[in-house]
Amino acid sequence: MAFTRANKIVLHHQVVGREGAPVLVFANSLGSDFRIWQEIVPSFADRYRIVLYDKRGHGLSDAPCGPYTIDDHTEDLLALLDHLHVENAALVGLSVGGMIAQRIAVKAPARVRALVLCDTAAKIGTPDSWAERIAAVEASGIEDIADSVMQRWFTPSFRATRPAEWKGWRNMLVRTPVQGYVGTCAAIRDADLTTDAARITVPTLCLAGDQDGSTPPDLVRHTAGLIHGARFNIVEEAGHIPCIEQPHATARLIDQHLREAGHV
Ligand SMILES: O=C(O)CCC(=O)CC(=O)O
Repeated sequence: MAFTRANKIVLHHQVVGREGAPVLVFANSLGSDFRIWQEIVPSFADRYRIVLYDKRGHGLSDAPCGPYTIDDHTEDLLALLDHLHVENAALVGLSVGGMIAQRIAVKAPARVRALVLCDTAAKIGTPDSWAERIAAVEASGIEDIADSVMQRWFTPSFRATRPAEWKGWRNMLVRTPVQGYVGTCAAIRDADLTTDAARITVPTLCLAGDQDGSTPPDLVRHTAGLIHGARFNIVEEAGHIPCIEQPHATARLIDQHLREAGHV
């Protein structure tokens, strides 16, 4: 793992896999850090150079004062890729990570070879729902909303059969810096990528957990419909974070898409 100053903040990141190979970048969701990808990274490490990073306000990256914008997050990732001398990559983004990926595909199309948009959309939530969440977290911390978030993140079966993991991922959520969490809520609140989505030209796969309570399958399917030629797939028995709950099925879909996109 490494720390780099990029776009005026310190970003925590890790580069693994095969030197000189095509690059695969993973961008995480609200309230999570790059550990969510650990189960699927081995499926790609022999054929790709893999970049994992904690977006601003999350994990071990800096959490500057908010509110943030999707463009702050976008500039962070582009600056990190510059630092790592990555000219172009396939971007795999979960939820707000998928919003960052959509925006980069439009702002810097030469940097993007393919997209995998996991449990995300061109627009997530409403200004009112984000205002309510920001107010609750500012007043009482993430602990106060954690159980309802976890219900959206994971299926009841995951909680029942893997209770220690469920608790561990809950720990990750509640340990997210409040400033980073609400800063990123504001970024999602203010982002409407509907116009951007229609301008995406790279091969795109949208996927959704069948029981995603944050960005339900119909919302993700709608976003796929905005993107020229995008494919849509469901991951069975998964909530909002299929890379944790169903890593093999998720990796298989990503792998198939990257092969079809010629990013191998
Ligand atoms: O996960 C994200 O990046 C945003 C979507 C969301 O609201 C997740 C949650 O339900 O907390």
